[in-house]
Amino acid sequence: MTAIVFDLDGTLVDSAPGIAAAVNTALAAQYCRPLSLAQVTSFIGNGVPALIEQVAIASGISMLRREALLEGFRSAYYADPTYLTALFDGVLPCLEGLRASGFRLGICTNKPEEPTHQILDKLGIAGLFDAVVGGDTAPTRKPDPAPLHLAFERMGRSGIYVGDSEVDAACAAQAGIPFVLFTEGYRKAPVEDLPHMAKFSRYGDLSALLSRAAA
Ligand SMILES: O=C(O)COP(=O)(O)O
Repeated sequence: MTAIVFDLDGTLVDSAPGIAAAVNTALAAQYCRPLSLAQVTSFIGNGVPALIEQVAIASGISMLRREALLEGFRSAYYADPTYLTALFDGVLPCLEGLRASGFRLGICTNKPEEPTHQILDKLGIAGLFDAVVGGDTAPTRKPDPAPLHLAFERMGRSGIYVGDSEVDAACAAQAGIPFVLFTEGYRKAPVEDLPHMAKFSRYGDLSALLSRAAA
């Protein structure tokens, strides 16, 4: 148990405001009304194609215009994926502390690799991770267990997955990997509905929790 793999959106970074801004830019180009932050947040977690499909359904956009909506989102979001995006409180010292205690760290997100790397770079945490698996790295996405297995394989170690959502909990359960739930992210269901070995709401508590779990 010497590796900790983290989800990204809703776990390490609060990215929903930036994703919602790019969604609404893409919607405006299709002459559609903006969606609320809460609505867009509820669509995050299954990757970009699923996000755009749900936005299109909510906005009454036909199948024919979905490709244009997807392109509009990509050009707005990839221009600066750190716009309105920040680390949750206490993430940086927590990650540095885990590295200093000897843990290897990785990322397994459904966000595509390119914006994932841009976010890790610009928020100053890229150097802390030994493996980064995005939504387009493996042939399948979470909740399929393959991307999570790949992240641990790349580090050559076993360990724990830390995430915030139904998708993350289901992925860890299918992979047979212990799951720790961050309760302040983008989860829709009550905490009790997500299988987890432990939960936390403040990054200041995570290091002690993981050290106990790994012992
Ligand atoms: O749905 C996405 O694009 C990313 O979501 P995740 O970082 O929570 O996996």
